[in-house]
Amino acid sequence: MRATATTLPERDSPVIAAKDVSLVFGTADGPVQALRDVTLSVGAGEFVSFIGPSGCGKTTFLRCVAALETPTSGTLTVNGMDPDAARRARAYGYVFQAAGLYPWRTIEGNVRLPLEIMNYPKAEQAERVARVLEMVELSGFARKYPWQLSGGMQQRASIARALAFDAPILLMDEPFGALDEIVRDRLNEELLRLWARTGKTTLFVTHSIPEAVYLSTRIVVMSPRPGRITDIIESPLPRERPLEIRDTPEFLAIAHRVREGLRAGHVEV
Ligand SMILES: Nc1ncnc2c1ncn2[C@@H]1O[C@H](COP(=O)(O)OP(=O)(O)OP(=O)(O)O)[C@@H](O)[C@H]1O
Repeated sequence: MRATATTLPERDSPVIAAKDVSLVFGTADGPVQALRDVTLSVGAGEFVSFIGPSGCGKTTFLRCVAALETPTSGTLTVNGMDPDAARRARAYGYVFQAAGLYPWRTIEGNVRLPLEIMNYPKAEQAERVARVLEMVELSGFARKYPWQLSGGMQQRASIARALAFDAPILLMDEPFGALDEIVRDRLNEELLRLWARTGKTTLFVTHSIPEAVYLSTRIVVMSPRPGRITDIIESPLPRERPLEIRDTPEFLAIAHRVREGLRAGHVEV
């Protein structure tokens, strides 16, 4: 059965609750409707991926959650607060497509940065940095500089930085988009383990159908002009997922439905 934006099951006390969120950018060429009537609730501990062609508003939606953009209309709450209050309450860590590490700081120094800004006591900073570097398997690289690490390792460091202050929500905007497929597979596996271990509510933007299906408890399919949700797919896959699950009929059936959703969105424009 096909769920639509309006027939979504309501989550009890959702962590993210968007209702009819629209956002229009004013540009020199006229208004651009980046989001239209996006309605979505995300429950605690879910892993929700957003997939769709370029320009369908995936990043814009994530930026609204992070209070980096303000919807033109509709309501959006994050942990029951408006996004700006949630940002001030440090409700989320954000991982971008580019690792964005400071080249003059060691890996340890980069991961510690948000803790310094938040004035954590020195001993706690050290303890947290050690813990998250261990989580992403970079303990042996704490004293290295970003340029001494591979692209995949840099991205793991940026995930560690987003985890350092233990926010309940993780926002990830195509974190593995620039990596080759083998590295990406490994990081996908690691991310799932990390998610299982931390229980963080995760919003994840991707262009990759296998990545979305492999990682998610729900997949939100979007289409552009205007950016909107065309399908929301609940994953029947178990939470424990070896990479080989990608060859199972269940996995392929979900991937097929995502592809159909993407195709349908294209036909309409
Ligand atoms: N600051 C801005 N000013 C004007 N238009 C914008 C701005 N940010 C985004 N847009 C437009 O809004 C639409 C949605 O952009 P967005 O970056 O959210 O899409 P996306 O799905 O994340 O794309 P991609 O996969 O390429 O990252 C696009 O048409 C984009 O050009």
